[in-house]
Amino acid sequence: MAVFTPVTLDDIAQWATQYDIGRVLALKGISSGIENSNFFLSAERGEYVLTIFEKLGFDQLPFYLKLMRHVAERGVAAPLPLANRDGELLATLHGKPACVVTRLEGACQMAPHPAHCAEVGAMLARLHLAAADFPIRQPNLRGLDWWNETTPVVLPYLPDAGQHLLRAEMHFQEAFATSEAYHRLPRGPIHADLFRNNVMFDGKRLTGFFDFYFAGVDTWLFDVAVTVNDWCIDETSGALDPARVRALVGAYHAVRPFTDDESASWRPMLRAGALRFWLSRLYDFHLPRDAQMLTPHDPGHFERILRERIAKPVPPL
Ligand SMILES: Nc1ncnc2c1ncn2[C@@H]1O[C@H](COP(=O)(O)OP(=O)(O)O)[C@@H](O)[C@H]1O
Ligand SMILES: N[C@@H](CCOP(=O)(O)O)C(=O)O
Repeated sequence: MAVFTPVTLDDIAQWATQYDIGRVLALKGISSGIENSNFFLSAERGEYVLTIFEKLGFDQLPFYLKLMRHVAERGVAAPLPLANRDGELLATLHGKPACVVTRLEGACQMAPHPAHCAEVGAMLARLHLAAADFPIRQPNLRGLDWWNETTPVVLPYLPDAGQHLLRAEMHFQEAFATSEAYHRLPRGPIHADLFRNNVMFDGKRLTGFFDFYFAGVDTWLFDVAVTVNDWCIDETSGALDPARVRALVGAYHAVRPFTDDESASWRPMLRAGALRFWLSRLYDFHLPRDAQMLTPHDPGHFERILRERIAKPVPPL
């Protein structure tokens, strides 16, 4: 379903000579994924992933690809985008931007145990530290400004209880974002979408983070909150699983200790992480972009998570 731009081995044979990968031996479309056309590319010198970008353009992509390269070169497990013979990470294929990155081994772990969560927490802290000196500064494009733009667009689709929750949470988050503690939170480039389907494992070994296309500069704690809200929950209720939360944040803390301001901001930030994905899922559900090719994600999942984080205490950082 997710190969929007078909590519054949013949199309690619000549095109791929701009990379130092040897002759292309095989090309196979990847069916998962919802944004881009992805292919496994086997070549004489290794295994790669070819991505043709369907929405992001030549102006936006260098931030993401250079960030991936920056962190991969500093020991973070992430795909390494290849430079072509002109030193460019982006090329054109069938009129669209395209790149070749190294292929991560393994598969996504959709039923994680505390040991997987600990791997993710430690690597997330390493990502934050490695990205801290990345020179290009693009904000998180799905941050508070975007929430403010999107709220009035989705409100009419919600029943009264949902409208009330959304208005009240926006009010709460506006106040949180202007607090002194919030302004002291450490920040830098973050992944911002580190869900289970964006991390590869080979058994218990984390082999890489991928899909950096929501990355931007924001608080590090927001990244931790987004990650915990997906990795450390009971899928049905959205409730946090204390053992997995402790594993993830404990391993993060061992690499990059949390500050007092972060500890004080933890619960509001878990609410912020839930709100962000409730909003994007509401938007995609009620205002689908194309004659919808794919089943939209369930917004109710993040509404439940948000209600849980408001109602129940959370394990401390
Ligand atoms: N570097 C990589 N190494 C191995 N597999 C990858 C890599 N990048 C993407 N994939 C595979 O392609 C699938 C779709 O990638 P994803 O980035 O989620 O696509 P989309 O951006 O279209 O949502 C992933 O689920 C994964 O199986
Ligand atoms: N993780 C987001 C959707 C972003 O899509 P992705 O497949 O590119 O990570 C969600 O679950 O709402």
